[in-house]
Amino acid sequence: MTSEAAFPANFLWGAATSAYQIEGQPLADGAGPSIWHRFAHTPGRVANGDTGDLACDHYRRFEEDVALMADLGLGAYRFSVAWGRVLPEGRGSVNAKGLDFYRRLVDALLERGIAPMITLYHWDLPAALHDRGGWLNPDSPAWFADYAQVLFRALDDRVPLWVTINEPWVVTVPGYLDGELAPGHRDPFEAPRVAHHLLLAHAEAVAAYRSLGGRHRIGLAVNLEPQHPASPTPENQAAARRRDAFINRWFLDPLYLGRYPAELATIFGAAWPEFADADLARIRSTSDSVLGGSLGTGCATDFIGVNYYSRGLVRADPNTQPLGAIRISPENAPRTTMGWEVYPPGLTETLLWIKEHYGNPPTYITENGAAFDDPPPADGLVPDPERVDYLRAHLRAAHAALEQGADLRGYFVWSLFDNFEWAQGYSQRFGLIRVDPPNQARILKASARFYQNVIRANGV
Ligand SMILES: OC[C@@H]1[C@@H](O)[C@H](O)[C@@H](O)c2nc(CNc3ccccc3)cn21
Repeated sequence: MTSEAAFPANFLWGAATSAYQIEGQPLADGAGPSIWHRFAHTPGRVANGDTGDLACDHYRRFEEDVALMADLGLGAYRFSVAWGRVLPEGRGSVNAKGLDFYRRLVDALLERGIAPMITLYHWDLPAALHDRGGWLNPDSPAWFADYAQVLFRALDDRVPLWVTINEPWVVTVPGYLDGELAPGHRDPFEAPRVAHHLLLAHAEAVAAYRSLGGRHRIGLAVNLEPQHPASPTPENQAAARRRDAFINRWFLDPLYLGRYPAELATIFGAAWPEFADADLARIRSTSDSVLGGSLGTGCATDFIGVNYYSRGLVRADPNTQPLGAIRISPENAPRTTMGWEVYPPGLTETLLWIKEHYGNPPTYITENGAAFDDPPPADGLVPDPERVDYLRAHLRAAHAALEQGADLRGYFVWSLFDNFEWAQGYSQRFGLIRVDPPNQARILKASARFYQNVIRANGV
């Protein structure tokens, strides 16, 4: 099959998930509860009272699921480790059974020729650490680095790609500012400090990886969305710039430029603390060599993981604090069931923005996908034409960035399975493969077959 957009020969094709969203049995074999176990079991926090107690039952079914990944022809699989399975108290003694699950999962992937990409933290902080202040505690970077070292020592001989933290912005803003996600705090004085500790945690984990002689690649996954003024008024343009600093630059500027965006001090006002220069230097060191030296030296962050779903269309709104900006939904634009506009050009724009602003670091699209109201299966396959169209358009957008020089190394669909969509529970379906928790059947969607063909053709 000739493809309109042919990708580089060694381009990595994957799919992504996370532990709490698919594994189920969060307390099995000595695992300690996470803040998401607590949050989901708190009445009113998750739609329909859904929890991750069963999810996709992947903790039990992982061998069957790896076989499905191999059928699709995945070159890589991105998943996260539940910190509390490995360290039930978040620190201290290792739970051998918990670590062994991930060792068996990695070995099953390698046996099928699928490269593991492990995310060390995808939002499920051990509750025991939250009880010690969690990401607000200045010791949290050290807790995270100690946990990371347990995984590096156990698995780095077999894991070529590591992501330290998934979306520190989402950990910070829905977690500590607007309270939508665990731990559900709403405090502008907490959020900047949490963000800072997450960046330090990333830096300490990268430094630990280097000091252990880590032989592979380690990066950070960030959610990015271009911010466009709803109309070209000065107020809307200023509001888009504020939202761009708040969402897109909050974490990447410190990592690659060694400073926070100046807008954040204005946005947070008195709630924005003075951060030590030594901290910013430590954080930046995790990216120095990408800009200047050879990859993998010093504490360098080797790659950026981009989680792209949509853009933000922004209007100034003094009633929406602290930003004074509100994201609006464009009239008549195609949208997913999450309410997010389908906007493929934003992916090209995002990848070229990274190239231009941060020195064209190696980049993986670590998440891209869409939720739609999929119809029921017909003849053993779920027809999901909207998702096929979404993926095709975004793959072409990614290819356009490649053609303009972006150092894009791979693409991971979010998600392999319909799964637990955080505060929206199981009401949102992102999967290439349909899963209904009550019966746990895995039913391929047309988008799975589409993606299988993309992988075979190495193009779209
Ligand atoms: O919502 C879909 C996925 C989610 O299931 C993943 O666990 C997470 O990594 C993820 N991040 C985004 C993008 N950003 C976002 C913004 C605000 C709240 C939640 C996610 C989407 N998704």
